[in-house]
Amino acid sequence: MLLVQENAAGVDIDVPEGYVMKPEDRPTAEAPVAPIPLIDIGLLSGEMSKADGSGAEETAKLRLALESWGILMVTNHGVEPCVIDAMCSASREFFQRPLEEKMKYSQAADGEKYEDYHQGYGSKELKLEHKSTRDWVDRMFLQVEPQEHRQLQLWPESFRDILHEFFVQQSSLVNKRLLPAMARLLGFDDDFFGEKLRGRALIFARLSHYPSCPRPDLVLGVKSHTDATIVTVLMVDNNVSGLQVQKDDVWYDVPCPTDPHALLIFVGDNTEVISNGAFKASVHRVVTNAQKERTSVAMFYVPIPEEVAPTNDLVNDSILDGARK
Ligand SMILES: O=C(O)CCC(=O)C(=O)O
Ligand SMILES: [Fe+2]
Repeated sequence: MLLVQENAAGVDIDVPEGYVMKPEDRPTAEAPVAPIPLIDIGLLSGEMSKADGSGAEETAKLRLALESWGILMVTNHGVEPCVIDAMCSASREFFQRPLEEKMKYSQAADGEKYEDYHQGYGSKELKLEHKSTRDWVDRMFLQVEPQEHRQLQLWPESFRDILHEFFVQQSSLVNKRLLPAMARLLGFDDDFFGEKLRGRALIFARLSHYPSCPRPDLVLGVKSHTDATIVTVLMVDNNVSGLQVQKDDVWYDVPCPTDPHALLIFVGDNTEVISNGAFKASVHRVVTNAQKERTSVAMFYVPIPEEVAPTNDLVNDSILDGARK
């Protein structure tokens, strides 16, 4: 029906119908640039934070990011630049392989799924999506934690070691720097969020490859969503933008980081619930690009459902009064 309408309007559609978004969900040609704060996260932890007051400045930026945009960019995060570069190259190399090579790691080939998550190469893991418009993206989805649930036969040897190292360094950023700083902002002990991720928490990696798309005006790389996580850490392509965040019903472009080794952090749904709405989950999507392909690597920190509940201690907290009215 849509194709007929579009053809009647004299517009050529050269992408399959299943990818064409409803008119109200299509991206606009121009979007304002989101003022995503760049936070030196090293200044938020330990003795460095007190030396010259810059820790207070970074803390204020973190508070603003968590309470309004749900997204921040961090530097001085402890993940080595060579590890980021290697992860990025390994991811690009994988998606450039011929289809039959990639299919060796496919979700369908393995058939097995763990706790309803489809691991491997493909696009099945977005469970709610089956009947909706398709995303213009190829993905590799792998469970990283708990380690005994890794399906290593689905981890290409070319990036097995580097994905592990990337995860180890990144989880130190999350557990030692980010989550303690978030907890302190709410007046809790450093361990408040971290303890929700211990034990049976699930951590997943999603490598995404967005091929260039002839119709960025009609098609999205990933539709609007929030992540069902405490936080998501995202390594984005530093040559091609595409990520957008929504605030007050307006979509904003997230610029490529000026520091190529900066990492993006999303606040996930679980944090919004646990913080009683004090911290906002980021609503985001990815637009496509007619000329360039794009790669990203996301790491999702997912607690077990029992850990996700509004925190009683926050119910009378003044920070929340505005949110409840
Ligand atoms: O590729 C990106 O920049 C974002 C991907 C994303 O939002 C996701 O995988 O949940
Ligand atoms: Fe996401």
